[in-house]
Amino acid sequence: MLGMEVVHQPSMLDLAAEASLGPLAGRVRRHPLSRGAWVDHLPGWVHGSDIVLDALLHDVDWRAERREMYEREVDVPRLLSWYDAGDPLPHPVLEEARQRLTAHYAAELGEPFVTAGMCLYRTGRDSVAWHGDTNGRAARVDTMVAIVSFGEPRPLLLRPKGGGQSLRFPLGHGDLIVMGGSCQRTWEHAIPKTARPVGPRVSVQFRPAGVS
Ligand SMILES: O=C(O)CCC(=O)C(=O)O
Ligand SMILES: [Fe+2]
Repeated sequence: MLGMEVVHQPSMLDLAAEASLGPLAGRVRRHPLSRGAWVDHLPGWVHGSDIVLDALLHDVDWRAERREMYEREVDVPRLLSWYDAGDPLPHPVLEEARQRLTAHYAAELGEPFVTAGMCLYRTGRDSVAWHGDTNGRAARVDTMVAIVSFGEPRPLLLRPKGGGQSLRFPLGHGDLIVMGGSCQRTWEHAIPKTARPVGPRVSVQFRPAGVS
């Protein structure tokens, strides 16, 4: 037992300074949607997510200008940053998240998650209008977009293109959502504005190469 005493026990401070990922297998819950679309959801995947939020708020080169991401023009009041293949991500847990997502979805996706798009919703006035991520191959083939959220939860709404009942997933504080199957072509998603006083939320979207 004496030996045990020299083993380093992490202090509360050490624990608080680290972010980590929980398991995916057996934890992610799949919601089948219509027309071959689905959504996987895992609240609280990232532990210590506020540490990551801090790094994202301070270290990301946030840009106000608009990226042409969608097949039609949408009003995008939020800040953006884009990490291409090979660009180092602003926190190591994000590199690990991308690897873990690639491994978990390998059989179904057949290719790695590569790029990381980042969005900063500064207040409830920031939002993204209804759209599908249909740039590149996503306009024609099934793909996946995995989103990890940090900070204040904001609801991600999903609705079938052409109308129908919408689904609502509040996303923040380390939550994971993966949109898969035909979701980008047959469904739309949005982050609506809110009059509630909300703090910042950052979303990190991992996508395969050639999808945005
Ligand atoms: O912030 C989110 O969770 C959604 C972002 C999004 O849909 C996009 O950037 O394409
Ligand atoms: Fe999107």
